[in-house]
Amino acid sequence: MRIQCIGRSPPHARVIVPREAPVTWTATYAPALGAPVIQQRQWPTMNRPVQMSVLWFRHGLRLHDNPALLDAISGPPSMFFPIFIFDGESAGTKVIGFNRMRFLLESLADLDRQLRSRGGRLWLLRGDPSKIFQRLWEELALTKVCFEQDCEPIWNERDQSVRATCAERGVRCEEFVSHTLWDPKAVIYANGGLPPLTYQMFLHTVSTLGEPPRPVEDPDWTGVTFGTLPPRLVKEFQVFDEVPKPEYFGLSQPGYGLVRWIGGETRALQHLRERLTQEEQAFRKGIILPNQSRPDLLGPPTSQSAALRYGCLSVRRFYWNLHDLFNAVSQGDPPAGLNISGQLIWREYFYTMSVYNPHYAEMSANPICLDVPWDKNPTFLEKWKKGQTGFPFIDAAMRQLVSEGWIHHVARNSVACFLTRGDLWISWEDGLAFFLEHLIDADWSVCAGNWMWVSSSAFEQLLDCSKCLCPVNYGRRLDPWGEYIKRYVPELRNLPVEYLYEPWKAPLDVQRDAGCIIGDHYPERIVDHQRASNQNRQYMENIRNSLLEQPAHCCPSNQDEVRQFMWLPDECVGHITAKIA
Ligand SMILES: Cc1cc2nc3c(=O)[nH]c(=O)nc-3n(C[C@H](O)[C@H](O)[C@H](O)COP(=O)(O)OP(=O)(O)OC[C@H]3O[C@@H](n4cnc5c(N)ncnc54)[C@H](O)[C@@H]3O)c2cc1C
Repeated sequence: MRIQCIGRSPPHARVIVPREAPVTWTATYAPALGAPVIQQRQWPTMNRPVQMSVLWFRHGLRLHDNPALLDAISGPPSMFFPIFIFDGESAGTKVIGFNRMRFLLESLADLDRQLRSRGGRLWLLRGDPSKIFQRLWEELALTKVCFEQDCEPIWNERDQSVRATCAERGVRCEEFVSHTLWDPKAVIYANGGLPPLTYQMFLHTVSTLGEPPRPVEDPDWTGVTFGTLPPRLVKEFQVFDEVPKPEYFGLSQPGYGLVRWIGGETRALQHLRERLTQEEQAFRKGIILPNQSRPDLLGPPTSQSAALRYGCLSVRRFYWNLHDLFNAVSQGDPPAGLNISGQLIWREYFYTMSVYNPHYAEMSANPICLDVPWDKNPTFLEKWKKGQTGFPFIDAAMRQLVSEGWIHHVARNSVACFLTRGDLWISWEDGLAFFLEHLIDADWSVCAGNWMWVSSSAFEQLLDCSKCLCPVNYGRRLDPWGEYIKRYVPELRNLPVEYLYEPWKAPLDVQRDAGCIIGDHYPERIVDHQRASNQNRQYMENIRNSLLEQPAHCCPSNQDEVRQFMWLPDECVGHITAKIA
């Protein structure tokens, strides 16, 4: 039984089901006709236009907790096209290094595998999304485009253009909030139209909104018919038969690359199960946020940040699994509060702050960032990027970042402080640009927000602490035996541990015995930390004094938060006070 197709040109290309149509059909594409043909499909209701729906994946690369997917396959019988478009910017591909591209492509491959096991595939196209949707409408009488909200302002232009294209052609565009726990726009609204500038302010605002929604159910694939793209479109836009490799996009593996992070929903859900086991053990001992309270720099990769960044894991699944687990362990006394998933809330906070601020990742034009007169020092910046500062802990972290695409939060804090207010007095915008290229979890708002918070909070005197944020002491607290340094700065591996963090102090015969002459095999330190940090503290004080009052800007809420976020020792407050006095 063939479906009547009225005309070729789009306004008439509605596919009409004849009254006498059989109840069981399947959709296939008939190239000769240039229009879809429906056969063998369960379709009890007659006289309805066939729905051609697209799920446009950008982030949200998963099948679980995916309201856009549920909508795309719901409603009247439809032909369903899951697609991802390489448009040179979606999913953060404008600035992207090898490791993140690999993670993204692995995630797409995982999605493709899962869809193929259900009789479909993920269509990977290259081109401009608006043009692609226009052509899908012309060729297939597209009726509906569903996608997950990309809340950051950098996606506005792309999404507005697609919405306009769809609106002109009567194609429904459906957007769903599922990349964040709450709709960031609703949070701003609840905060009187203003971004909550501190984390505490954010907590207060979301408490007025109530708990975030629970994840939606898994998709029911019964009766879902996957569509096939017409050959004309396949010729017109580049359509990939299989998921390409990063090399295809001109990216090459950094020399000493170690692959520790694998993209995709399947792996993310497996990691989640492992993570929940760890969390349960911690809850039973009365500990929360075990990942942050006991940083493990060398342990197996358990971070979910890249999976969350690409939406391979639903943040709502993670949040509710944690909360339900805590309530089960504590038997509701005390009930789970936002503190047990505090890190996820930080993610929300940074997304929300950026939602109406296109200048969020800049300094001067950004209304919520203090304008700090940083230096330009290309030589120091280059040494920082290459892990050649002469401070082994900083260098280990920067080398791990470039080779693996991930470093622990405490290491991020350390290298961010070192680049900015701690030692080099170089703008956080330079650090951000490098992180955005190399981190597998690099996220425009989360990354910019963290950099801004760490480096530009001039009024936070705890962040002036030259002792606690010292690249030597900080590393030593985290990794007393220097195992981390030995892994990523192998030229220092034979140096006795007492010199590992300050190799410039090692006597020459010790250096010779270790086979590492400082200044020859490993660089001299580029600054004297004590001198540099004293000077920078003075700069910060000058900025504070020059401002008559504290302008509203993104900053820490209080000292406890700084101590927790930066993993500073409890005694830190005392010694700051002593120093100031
Ligand atoms: C300078 C700097 C830049 C950063 N850039 C990014 C970035 O681009 N993308 C990113 O996801 N994280 C970023 N972070 C935050 C944090 O370091 C990582 O999210 C964290 O290391 C991930 O490890 P985890 O998954 O083990 O975290 P967990 O402790 O297990 O936390 C769970 C999740 O919460 C989120 N999260 C944790 N800490 C933060 C935080 N401070 N801010 C926002 N979200 C957080 C992440 O999605 C993380 O996976 C940055 C931190 C700093 C200091």
